[in-house]
Amino acid sequence: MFESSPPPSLPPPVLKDEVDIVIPTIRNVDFLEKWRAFFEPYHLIIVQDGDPSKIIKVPQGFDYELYNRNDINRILGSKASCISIKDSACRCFGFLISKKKYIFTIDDDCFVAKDPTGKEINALQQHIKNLVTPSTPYFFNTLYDPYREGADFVRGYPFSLREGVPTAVSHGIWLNIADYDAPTHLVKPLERNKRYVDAVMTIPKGALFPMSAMNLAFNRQLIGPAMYFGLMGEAQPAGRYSSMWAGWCVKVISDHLGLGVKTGLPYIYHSKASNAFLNLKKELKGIFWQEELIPFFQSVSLPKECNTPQQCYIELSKQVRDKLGKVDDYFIKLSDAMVTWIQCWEEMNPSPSSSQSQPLSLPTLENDAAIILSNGSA
Ligand SMILES: O=c1ccn([C@@H]2O[C@H](COP(=O)(O)OP(=O)(O)O[C@H]3O[C@@H](CO)[C@H](O)[C@H]3O)[C@@H](O)[C@H]2O)c(=O)[nH]1
Ligand SMILES: [Mn+2]
Repeated sequence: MFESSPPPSLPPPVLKDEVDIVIPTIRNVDFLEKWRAFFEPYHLIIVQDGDPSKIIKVPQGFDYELYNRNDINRILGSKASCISIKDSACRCFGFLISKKKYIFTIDDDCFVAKDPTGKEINALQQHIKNLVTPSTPYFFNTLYDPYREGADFVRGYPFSLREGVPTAVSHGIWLNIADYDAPTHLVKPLERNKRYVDAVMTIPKGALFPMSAMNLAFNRQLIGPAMYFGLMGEAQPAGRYSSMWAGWCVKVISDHLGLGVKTGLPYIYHSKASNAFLNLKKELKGIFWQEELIPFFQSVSLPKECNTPQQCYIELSKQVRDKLGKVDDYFIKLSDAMVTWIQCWEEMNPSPSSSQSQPLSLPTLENDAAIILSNGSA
């Protein structure tokens, strides 16, 4: 592990042995140079998509594992078919191979954003803070995140709900090029997001959201098994819907398990719009299917016997087969891939502490919160 003391201006890297940074790339990882101050103390898992013979040069000084398609096939054998080819969905292999408690995943064209004061945003540290502080899915706090410095629960907020629930997901957003779908990019090619909203919110129970994996973190022990990004890209009818699919599965399972999903800070600066015309072709089926997928996910009910993310995910795969198989045969294939993913998860994470565990209770997470606070980096 590369030992480096952070530059004097930076607080010590929080929970650096509890976090893996997962990067999917079909290009290069030169962007890491811009993140060095924030990422260098952490371990990286780089998932190389596309031609495995292409050499990915990683900037000096980073501690990393790099996996290409040959590695994925070698490690998973016949089950490697559940990991997409030629789509950012391949990133979920990094979630599978990690052994850490927290995951932060970021695209290779995302850079350090600045807040309105011009200060560089340490996105990873904000995600960790989001993950180690509770969520409030059952009752909306109009002053947004009550656990932030200078905020609290407002009058009328039930005291019985103020402890909150463990946070499973921290969904960050983007300055400059927002994660728009192809039709929106096509009609608004010059639009750039310059609006910085200083808020973190819990997405209420029962509400779905369009998850983007561009700037995303999650508690791997609480919800990792549900973070499967599906069958996208090469030889598949749809592409670029991997993170939305995963987000819908994650949200219904988090709601069922009493876990929270937050969105808002931190921002990253997204520099490159992918080709909107190519994206339109990849997204087309997804644009039509999602009109049927949303009612499906809104109607999902999971039995109370399902009390781990794995059990929830297997049950969800059955409902995908039964209810979405009528929409297209693709969903039968996807349902099978969901089961294969859980088999991979169980094989790669055999110890009960990481796979069959019950959702962590708040006190376990409070230890991490205490570490953050004691670092004075909250
Ligand atoms: O075939 C591929 C394509 C891309 N990647 C890597 O995935 C991320 C995102 O790629 P890109 O920046 O080109 O795509 P965006 O439209 O900006 O990002 C959104 O679409 C999703 C991509 O499907 C992504 O999750 C969203 O944020 C980069 O790191 C590429 O190198 C890949 O591995 N394989
Ligand atoms: Mn991009």
